[in-house]
Amino acid sequence: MMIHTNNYILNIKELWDDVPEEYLSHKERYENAIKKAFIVLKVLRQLHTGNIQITDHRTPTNVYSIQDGIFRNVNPLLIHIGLFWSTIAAQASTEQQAEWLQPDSSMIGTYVQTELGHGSFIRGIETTATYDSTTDEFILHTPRLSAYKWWPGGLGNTANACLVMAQLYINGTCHGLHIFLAQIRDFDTHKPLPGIKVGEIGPKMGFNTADNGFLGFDNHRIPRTNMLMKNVQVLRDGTYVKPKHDKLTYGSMLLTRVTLISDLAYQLSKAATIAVRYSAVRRQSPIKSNEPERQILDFVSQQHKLFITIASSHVYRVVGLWMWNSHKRVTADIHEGNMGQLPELHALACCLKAISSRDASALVEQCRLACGGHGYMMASNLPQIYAYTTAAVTYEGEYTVLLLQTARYLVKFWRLAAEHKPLPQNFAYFEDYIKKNFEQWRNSPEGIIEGFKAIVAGKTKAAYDTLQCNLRNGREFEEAWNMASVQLTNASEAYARSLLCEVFWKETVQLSTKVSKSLAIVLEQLAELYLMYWALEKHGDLLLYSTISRNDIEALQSRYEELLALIRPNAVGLVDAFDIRDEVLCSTLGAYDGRVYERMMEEASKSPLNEDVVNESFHKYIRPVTMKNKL
Ligand SMILES: CC/C=C\C/C=C\C/C=C\C/C=C\C/C=C\C/C=C\CCC(=O)SCCNC(=O)CCNC(=O)[C@H](O)C(C)(C)COP(=O)(O)OP(=O)(O)OC[C@H]1O[C@@H](n2cnc3c(N)ncnc32)[C@H](O)[C@@H]1OP(=O)(O)O
Ligand SMILES: Cc1cc2nc3c(=O)[nH]c(=O)nc-3n(C[C@H](O)[C@H](O)[C@H](O)COP(=O)(O)OP(=O)(O)OC[C@H]3O[C@@H](n4cnc5c(N)ncnc54)[C@H](O)[C@@H]3O)c2cc1C
Repeated sequence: MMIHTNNYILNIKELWDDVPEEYLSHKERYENAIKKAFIVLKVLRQLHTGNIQITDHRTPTNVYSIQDGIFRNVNPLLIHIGLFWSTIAAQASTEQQAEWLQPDSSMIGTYVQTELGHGSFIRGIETTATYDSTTDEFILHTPRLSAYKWWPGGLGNTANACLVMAQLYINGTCHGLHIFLAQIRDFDTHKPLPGIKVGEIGPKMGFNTADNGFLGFDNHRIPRTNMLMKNVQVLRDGTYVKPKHDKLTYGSMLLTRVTLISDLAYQLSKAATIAVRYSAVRRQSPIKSNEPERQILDFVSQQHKLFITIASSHVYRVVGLWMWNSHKRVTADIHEGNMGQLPELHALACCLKAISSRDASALVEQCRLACGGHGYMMASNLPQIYAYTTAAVTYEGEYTVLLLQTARYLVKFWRLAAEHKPLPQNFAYFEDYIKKNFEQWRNSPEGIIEGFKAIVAGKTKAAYDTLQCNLRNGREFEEAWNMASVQLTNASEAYARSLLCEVFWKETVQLSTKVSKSLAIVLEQLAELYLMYWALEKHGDLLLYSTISRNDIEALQSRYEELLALIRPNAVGLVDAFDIRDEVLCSTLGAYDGRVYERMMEEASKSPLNEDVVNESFHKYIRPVTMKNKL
């Protein structure tokens, strides 16, 4: 059958709620979401097997984005689709993949890494997988409460299988973390298998349609061939065959960090669409007292809040794609046995995942604030987008922890520069900074990019000097590192910002040559706005580390305000161009037709508190108190 995925999915009635999801209980929310998740999964499987074929060109991205509207929250199978399958595809041997990656597989899986006691420091994971050569099995075991797995999405009620990160023991020797496939529930009855204690962890700030879970193993046995063996092997006699790089096991985290950047771009485009459209509809107070009330989008301070969100969505879309292509290239190299580019990719993925999630959550919140009181309504969808986005600051590598990973990379290059050793081209500016080869400040995108590089160099130098000073004062390296960690994270943050500015500007200039002149102008305005915004935000750092002057900063401010005015006439067009359907946006404030107040009233009428003219609590609790003296 040929289908247009949008229309096909939008027409499946069971996927769309009559009762808004916020009025459901914790249990009902899950049950409602799981019903929908399996309808979506069936469609994805049909697409995969070719039983249905698509006529539009953007699937599965289409399916992925429509699901935001279907769940108004998160698909409980997100980890099954996004991490379970992809980890098998990347880390299982060819034979394992042939066995496990069947489109009609009975396995519903999840990715089980974090424990009650350890999330960030994964070397501290306590779950063990001990090889028993007499039976050719691994014994999975949870030695204590802190070793209970805690958090994995879909684990609580849905998954019947999982990929478990555990410490591998062979003949008493620990070989570190490895990934194992374990069945945890019966495929037919769905009851936990003997030796498995599994359940759901309870309500969260968001992600409440996903049954995040806990899991403990009591000497649970799995075949030896259930260890993911593409990069590393345990042979029948217990021989351990080492991987070519000891962090290949962390590959799924690397891939998800890269993927997340684009997902966050999409979340930003939703928030921007809602807030900009609402700001075009909403009128509040005149600008001049003798004039009619103005669209709030005409207030320059409102433009300052919103246009950076539009621009940031483009930045993360462009940089997400750039990272995706780098990941593809590096993965191909790894297949050929060349690990050389892995450290750089890891360093970039860490800081960009950290900053994209932090920026996205701050900007979504800014959009909510920009919608005044109405932005606080769940029906605006901004609170849900915020709850979803802010979780990304923590999961898949906590913000500070990831910035400190990138800092290791920066410090290595600074050490080379300080010791006057050869540097790769992309760090040549470290040497310039040391030699005080400062460029004359230019108030242009290129000038700002150079300025941001000077900030990276200056902050890395400051962190490095502190580190050295701590070492000279007799501290051990790890302690000295901890003492310098505020400065180290500052250097990483600056590095991420300089990358974002440089990649976005260069890609925009290139793209501009391929599109119409009028479109090129708007794209360049957005890119310039992004650079100016951050130059002004970081003007203190620029004053410290570059040759910028007070006059230059004033000129930047004027140009920034000019850009706001230039973008204003295109603002609604720019968010319309994100092309997000009303059914996906799920917002009373952001719908295409602009019927904001009508939709708000329609949504309010769905409140169960409006079902009875007089709620029964009046008779039970209110009247006895308020009428007491009059009876
Ligand atoms: C219908 C639907 C359709 C489609 C859906 C499809 C796709 C979905 C799309 C988008 C995804 C959207 C959303 C995301 C989905 C779900 C998200 C929800 C939940 C998230 C799940 C999780 O959170 S899983 C758990 C994640 N946990 C972490 O991230 C833990 C963080 N900690 C660590 O990574 C590590 O502990 C560490 C890196 C901080 C430290 O590790 P370790 O102690 O072992 O390191 P050392 O100190 O010994 O050594 C550091 C050296 O190792 C190098 N290194 C570290 N990591 C890597 C790596 N990954 N790769 C390469 N190298 C690495 C590091 O550079 C150091 O090297 P040196 O040379 O400096 O020594
Ligand atoms: C919505 C959601 C979904 C999730 N889904 C999954 C999943 O599917 N599978 C899974 O395995 N896990 C999942 N997780 C767990 C997630 O990956 C971890 O919570 C995350 O990696 C952070 O680890 P943590 O909770 O141990 O935080 P902690 O490391 O305890 O962080 C607490 C604080 O300590 C600081 N800190 C910790 N270590 C250091 C350090 N070395 N230096 C400086 N500061 C430090 C942090 O910066 C932070 O401020 C999920 C989490 C959430 C919120």
